[in-house]
Parts: sequence; C-alpha cells; structure tokens
Amino acid sequence: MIDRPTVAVTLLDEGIEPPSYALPGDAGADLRTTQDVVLEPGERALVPTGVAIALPEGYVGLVHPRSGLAVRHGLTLVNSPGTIDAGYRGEIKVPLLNTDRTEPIRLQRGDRIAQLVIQQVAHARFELVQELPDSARGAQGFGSTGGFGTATAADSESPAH
Ligand SMILES: O=c1ccn([C@H]2C[C@H](O)[C@@H](COP(=O)(O)OP(=O)(O)OP(=O)(O)O)O2)c(=O)[nH]1
Ligand SMILES: [Mg+2]
Repeated sequence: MIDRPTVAVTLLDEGIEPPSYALPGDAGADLRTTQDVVLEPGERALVPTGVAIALPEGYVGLVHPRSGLAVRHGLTLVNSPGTIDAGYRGEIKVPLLNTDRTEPIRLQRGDRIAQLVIQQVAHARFELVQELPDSARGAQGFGSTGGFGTATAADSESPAH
C-alpha cells in the first residue's frame, strides 16, 4: 500500500469544498475560488481559496495551473508553481494571471482554479566549500546543448522528424 500523508484542512469559508482529487490517480487536488472574479486581458489578481492546511514536516504543497483553463482561456499563475510551506497555516491564495490578449476571464465562486500537488521535499544543509566536484556539464548552461533551429545530424535521422 502506498503511503498517503494526512493533511489537516480547515475551511475558512464553509460554502467551499475542501481540496479534492477529480479522479483516482490524479496528482493535483483542485482548489476553488471563494469569489467571483473577472480578469481583464493581462490582469492579475490574488484569489482566495477558503482553505488552510497543515502539511506534515518534510512535505511541500505546489500550486500548479490547470491545463484546461490555461489552454482554453490563457489562465495561469504568476508564480507557477506556488510554494506552500509545511509551516504555513494561512489561507492558500492563488495569484492568477490572464495571459489572453483580448478576452477577459470570468470565474465564479466555487470554480476550480488551480491544483495542489503535494510532494516530499528535502531540507538541505548548505555547506560552504572552496571547490565544487567536477561534472560532465560543468558551468555550461542556458542553451549550451542546443535550442530551436540547432538540430544535429542525429536529430534529423530520427523517425520523429
Ligand atoms: O501561490 C502561493 C504561494 C505562497 N502562498 C503562501 C504559502 C507560503 O508558505 C507562503 C510564502 O510563500 P513564498 O515563500 O513563496 O513567498 P515569499 O515571498 O518568499 O514570502 P515569505 O517571505 O513569507 O516566505 O505564502 C500561497 O498561499 N500561495
Ligand atoms: Mg518564502
């Protein structure tokens, strides 16, 4: 049996459903808005969910956008993914952003606006050293392995092309 951590939830708004998985096996539990919200093109708003939680130590809650709202309406989160610390007891709020250039997004109280993914997380010890160990990547980054329009001969031979 896979271990399922228990997360204590309080509802700050009794008319709102607690976070819930839409289907068995879903990674994200949907969060709802407690307010009617209209986001004009390019507008952002910090939207309350009516939910506060206590995550067990060693866990983090990551607030992700819902892909359907993103693809259909351009709705995303300014800080995606938002981080819910295990010690946070306040209301989870979601900084929504309408990325559409022309259409407003109208949300109604109770709409599922984002999803909460709960993961185990390491709490590191940061140890100062004089030199870091070698690695294949070294200090190369920011597109060092190629990007758009830089397909290699090996890429063009692959059946996907
Ligand atoms: O989308 C989000 C992101 C964060 N939070 C809450 C929970 C989190 O534990 C707290 C702090 O978030 P974060 O560490 O990302 O923000 P910060 O700007 O670093 O604030 P702080 O100085 O309080 O850590 O705010 C939310 O409700 N929604
Ligand atoms: Mg912080």
